[in-house]
Amino acid sequence: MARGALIRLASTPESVAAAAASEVLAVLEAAMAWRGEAHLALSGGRTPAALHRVLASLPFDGWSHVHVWFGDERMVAPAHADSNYRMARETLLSAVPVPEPQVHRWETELGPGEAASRYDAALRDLATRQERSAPAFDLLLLGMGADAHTASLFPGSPLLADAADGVDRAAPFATAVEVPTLNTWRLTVTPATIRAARTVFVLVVGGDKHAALRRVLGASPDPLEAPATLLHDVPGDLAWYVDRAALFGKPG
Ligand SMILES: O=C(O)[C@H](O)[C@@H](O)[C@H](O)[C@H](O)COP(=O)(O)O
Repeated sequence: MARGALIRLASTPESVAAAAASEVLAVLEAAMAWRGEAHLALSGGRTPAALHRVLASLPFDGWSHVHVWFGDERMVAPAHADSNYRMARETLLSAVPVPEPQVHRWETELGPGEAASRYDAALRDLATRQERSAPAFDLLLLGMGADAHTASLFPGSPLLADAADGVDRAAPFATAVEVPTLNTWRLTVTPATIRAARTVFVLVVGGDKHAALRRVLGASPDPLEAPATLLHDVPGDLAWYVDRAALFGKPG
């Protein structure tokens, strides 16, 4: 079980974003105080937009020391409406002064294989600079789907076998996965990278996530059919930021 696995409950998606935002900045401040820089990995989907907007509105003068990564990405152009990079650009990166070289986008225009190997190489460079065996995001933001997927680790993914038996094989840190249920390719960090994060915040809002959240926070979830279960094994600090609808199955 992760040290410090907390459930932070707020009434609505907006109050979840507000509660998480000040904690995100606190983690970034600490990382910069101790190491001179902070590595923040953003999540995709719809939920993070509210958090990003709050982050962009808060007084924080450390953005020039922040490196922004992406926990996963869809195989679309960066300007595509489904792009996680585009969502982050529109809701956060256009409003805060993160230097362009410090925004580490998946280069989807190169195709899944090349985009994944370049991201994996960038993560290996980070691990080398950090003198660690795996790249350590100071803060990894994640969401969870109604099927309990997280990042782009979907139920039945062969990548979860690593998480299931906890064996740290020489797995890549970033990879391309074909998602049969979506009939598409996704780019994602692997369980090894998730486990290497110093702090993980998982934002889960909405009644449609209730059944999955009950499974994942329940007695003996199976990471193969509920991938977000692997988050229980992160050695770093873990906090679930949830609204009442997700936790209790009814509106706030
Ligand atoms: O690229 C993605 O879609 C995300 O990384 C994915 O893991 C997301 O966090 C969940 O699907 C929840 O998405 P919502 O926030 O849209 O519910």
